[in-house]
Amino acid sequence: MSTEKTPASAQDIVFDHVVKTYPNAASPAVDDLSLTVSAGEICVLLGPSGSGKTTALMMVNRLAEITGGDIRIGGRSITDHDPIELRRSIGYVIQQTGLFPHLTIADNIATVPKVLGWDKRRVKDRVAELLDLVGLPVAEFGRRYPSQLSGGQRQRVGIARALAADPPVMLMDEPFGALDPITRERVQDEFLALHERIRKTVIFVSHDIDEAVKMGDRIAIFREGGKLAQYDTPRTLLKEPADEFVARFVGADRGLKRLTLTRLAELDLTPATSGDAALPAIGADASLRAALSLMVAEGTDAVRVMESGDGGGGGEVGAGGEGGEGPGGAKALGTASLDAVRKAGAA
Ligand SMILES: Nc1ncnc2c1ncn2[C@@H]1O[C@H](COP(=O)(O)OP(=O)(O)OP(=O)(O)O)[C@@H](O)[C@H]1O
Repeated sequence: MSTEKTPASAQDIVFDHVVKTYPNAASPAVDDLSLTVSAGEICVLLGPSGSGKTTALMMVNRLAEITGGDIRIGGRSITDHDPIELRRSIGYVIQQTGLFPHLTIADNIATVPKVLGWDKRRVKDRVAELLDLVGLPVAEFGRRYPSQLSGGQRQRVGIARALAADPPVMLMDEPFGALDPITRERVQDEFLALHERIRKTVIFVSHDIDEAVKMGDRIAIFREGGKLAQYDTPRTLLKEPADEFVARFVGADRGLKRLTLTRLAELDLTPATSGDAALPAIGADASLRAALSLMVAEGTDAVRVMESGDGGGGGEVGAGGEGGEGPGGAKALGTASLDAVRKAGAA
């Protein structure tokens, strides 16, 4: 996810021995948190309820004030900023989108640029650009009110609004938590595609390990008492959980979860032969987990891997087709056996 070059606008975020103790609390909500989120990466904060994820997030834009240590964005301490100005310079997306119900979609997105004193033309252009970016054309959606949108569309407006002033950093607190599972997957995919283009530094709170593995370049797992249990890439976290707590938190099926991180295209495939035509076919963009599911569903010990089309999600593409040609003229790249999938997953 972070192989492309980072745009100048993204900035890293450093938590440096950060502590937050709420007034009258017996113990800290966040206890000695140190981690660095590199510019342009998505960091997911994951952990049980009450472990301090939201508090850690809200300290970045000073909705919660730190009581110890420091947070630096692009090398500059957040305490050097006026809190209101800081908040305007950071995108913030929450589960209940927080859109103003009495304002149109266009006016909702325009709020911060207007406060920043942008001229009318610039605000209008930016609103159109952002709505386009999140797939809601301004001509159709700009003049609607939030109540006239679906939950998924409102969430996309929330993201567009957070991006309005082109902030280097975005904070997202369970942004997709209120969506049904199908809409949620779609909005996650859309956000990842958007992130590929805009490359902001993102901190994202979730309580869902699958979402964290899918969205995160790195995952910070919190334990009770606001302590950081592990901070690693999804791959390392699933392969080498630091302790029993992390292992339990990521789940007994972490081996399976790891299979979601590798695509068939990354395997050394066995060259296709005409005898493979009966094997179930799947796009090269699909994950090893999807390939395994297909083998189990079809009762085979291999799949035929097809060239994935443009932007194709790489899902199951069906069996059949002559020789190297699959349905719709897709080319067979080779086959992947159960053994190859298992070995790659264990690597
Ligand atoms: N404004 C507040 N005043 C006092 N205590 C608070 C406040 N906000 C949170 N806390 C306490 O701080 C601790 C961490 O809360 P926080 O909301 O950061 O956890 P979380 O990991 O985001 O939880 P969840 O997954 O349930 O949202 C909890 O014990 C909570 O009760």
